[in-house]
Amino acid sequence: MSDAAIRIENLCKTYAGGKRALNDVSLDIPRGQIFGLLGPNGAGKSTMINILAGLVMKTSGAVSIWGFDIDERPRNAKRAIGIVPQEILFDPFFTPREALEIQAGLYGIPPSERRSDALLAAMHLTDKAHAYSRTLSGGMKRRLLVAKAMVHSPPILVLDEPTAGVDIELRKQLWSYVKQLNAQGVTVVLTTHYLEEAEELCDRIAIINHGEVVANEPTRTLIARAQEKAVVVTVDRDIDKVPEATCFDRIAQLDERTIEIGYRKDKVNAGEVLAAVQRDGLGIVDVRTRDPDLEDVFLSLTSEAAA
Ligand SMILES: Nc1ncnc2c1ncn2[C@@H]1O[C@H](COP(=O)(O)OP(=O)(O)OP(=O)(O)O)[C@@H](O)[C@H]1O
Repeated sequence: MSDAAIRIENLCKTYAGGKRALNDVSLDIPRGQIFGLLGPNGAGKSTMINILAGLVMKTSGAVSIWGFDIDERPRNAKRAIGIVPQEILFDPFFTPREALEIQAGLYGIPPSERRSDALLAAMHLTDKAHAYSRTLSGGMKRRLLVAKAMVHSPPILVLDEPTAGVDIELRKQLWSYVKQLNAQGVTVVLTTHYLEEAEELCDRIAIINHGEVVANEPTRTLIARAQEKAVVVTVDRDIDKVPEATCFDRIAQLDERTIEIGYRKDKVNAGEVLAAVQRDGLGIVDVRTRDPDLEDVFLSLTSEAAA
């Protein structure tokens, strides 16, 4: 039996119409961690989650959840995972408590073993237990979705963009619940666009871009890469030899008189970088700085992979 919570091997998905959303993805999500799946819009995150949830058919490759292959043991695989979807979808006429009871029924959990009240309490929804779902606020609905995903006590909880459009207060509550579940041994997987969000929570992060995994490493290592800052410098003459200096992380010539220099903002400052350019005999005409973002991390990762 695989010791990964989720093992993905050579996973490919091409949608009808020809869009290749996942391209030979292999990824182990370790048990017991909070694992972040990051990437820009359209990277393939939801496709991956939907394959795990059994909502999208993969084109090829293998996936096992808690050691159960999704093709050979689909029921066991499904029982091992709880998924909080991106879209909020409910039957508006059920109360939160009824929604949880129905969900428990779908999993065949006998009434004596159901945990509806405990889940409502954990999600701060006890006083809404008997309200119609349609009367809940957006934040309450999202918490109810988390409770629904945990009804069958799965060892893995997956949250697809849990904080999209969610206010700060709710975000904090949600994170504290996620941390609590993780401390109790639940493996958590979350997708997000936001590096900072993943930084706060995740032990490990995989970055997916254009259907491929471009990084998969402990959060600390990845964040260090985002320490790169860039200056775009225009100089007073055509550059025949690109300057070199130990304080540059990378340098690229953009046109005859413009260069972009990446440097580690935790190690050097812009002044040192510019002084190094001037030492090479180039006069500085203009300077623009850029703050690092996820794209810079992608860039530095892909250029490293190519090196
Ligand atoms: N049902 C579908 N049919 C055809 N193409 C699809 C379908 N679902 C997704 N795609 C395409 O597959 C690619 C990956 O989409 P996916 O939703 O998995 O990305 P994502 O990383 O989850 O993005 P987002 O953060 O916006 O949800 C995109 O180009 C998308 O347009």
